Amino acid sequence: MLELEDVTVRFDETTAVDDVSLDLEEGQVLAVLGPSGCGKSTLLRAVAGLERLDSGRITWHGRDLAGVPTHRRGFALMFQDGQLFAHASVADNIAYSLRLRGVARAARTSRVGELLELVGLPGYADRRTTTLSGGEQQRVALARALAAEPALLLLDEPLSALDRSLRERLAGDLREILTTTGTTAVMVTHDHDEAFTVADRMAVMLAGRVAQEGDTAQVWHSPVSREVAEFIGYETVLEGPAVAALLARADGGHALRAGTGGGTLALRRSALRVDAAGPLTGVVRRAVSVSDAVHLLVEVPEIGQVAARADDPVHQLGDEVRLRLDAGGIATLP
Ligand SMILES: Nc1ncnc2c1ncn2[C@@H]1O[C@H](COP(=O)(O)OP(=O)(O)OP(=O)(O)O)[C@@H](O)[C@H]1O
Repeated sequence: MLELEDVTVRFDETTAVDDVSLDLEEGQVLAVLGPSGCGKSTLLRAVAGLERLDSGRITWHGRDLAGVPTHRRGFALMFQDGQLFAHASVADNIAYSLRLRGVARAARTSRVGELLELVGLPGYADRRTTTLSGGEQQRVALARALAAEPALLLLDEPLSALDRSLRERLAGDLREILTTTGTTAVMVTHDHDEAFTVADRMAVMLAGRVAQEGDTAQVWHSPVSREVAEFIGYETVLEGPAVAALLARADGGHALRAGTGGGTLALRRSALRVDAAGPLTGVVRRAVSVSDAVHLLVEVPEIGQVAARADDPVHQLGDEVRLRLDAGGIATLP
């Protein structure tokens, strides 16, 4: 089990990682999610033994890792760009750690075959890595990292160099591969959807500190602060009279009334959908078409501007629209 206790890493005036405590059970995947510059890569590098701690400690199965060099930790690292050996074949890239460990050729070949199956690239063994697409390169990098059977796999933005649709697909595959192999992993990402798809647990990091940590679904549905909510995709936050106005207009026995207690509400865009029979009325202030929907900003009297979603692009600026509420996309902030 991995345990971080009050870990701090400073660079001169900057406290990149500020008193962070986290733990991870064997076989689990933890996503460290946060905006650029929040310290997540530094945290990962500290676990890998690539950054010195200013205070705190990191233990693995109870053993303090201070003084244990990177190559003796038994962890594997995979970065954004995969960093494959450009002029070697796919098989040689994947077999690299096996060769270092003195695994015999036949066993290496068979293991490479298994790993290529696992990452969805059967038959790619003899390809040069320079002839692969970005997504294929990331799959090979993952196979190479898994070949060493690392006690812990550390992934730093493994999918961020890829285009969106590929990223979504690979995130699903990554989840399946990590689960199938029972790999314990920490993945750093700035993409909340990716964190949700891949990880069992999620730690949201803001300005060097862990703002919230927990089960992925729990963090997703119950953010503890406005900052966390906004970072994980709740685009509208309503307080005070706006909440009262929303609840007053929502359908009579709406699930929302229970548990809200007039506090602060965070709403995902998916919580407010254009629906001719919806209870809220507002005016469209912005409309942006995306692949399968239209993202709207709607001004609702007494509530203010809210992010909403429409299924078709028929709405113009200034149009009046009605909105329906979906309680599944609404969280009550403490
Ligand atoms: N070697 C270093 N020397 C000085 N400052 C550093 C160093 N590495 C990181 N920092 C600073 O520490 C802070 C955290 O950096 P870090 O790379 O961990 O953030 P991050 O969350 O991974 O960001 P990104 O998503 O942009 O990679 C930043 O302010 C960065 O400028």
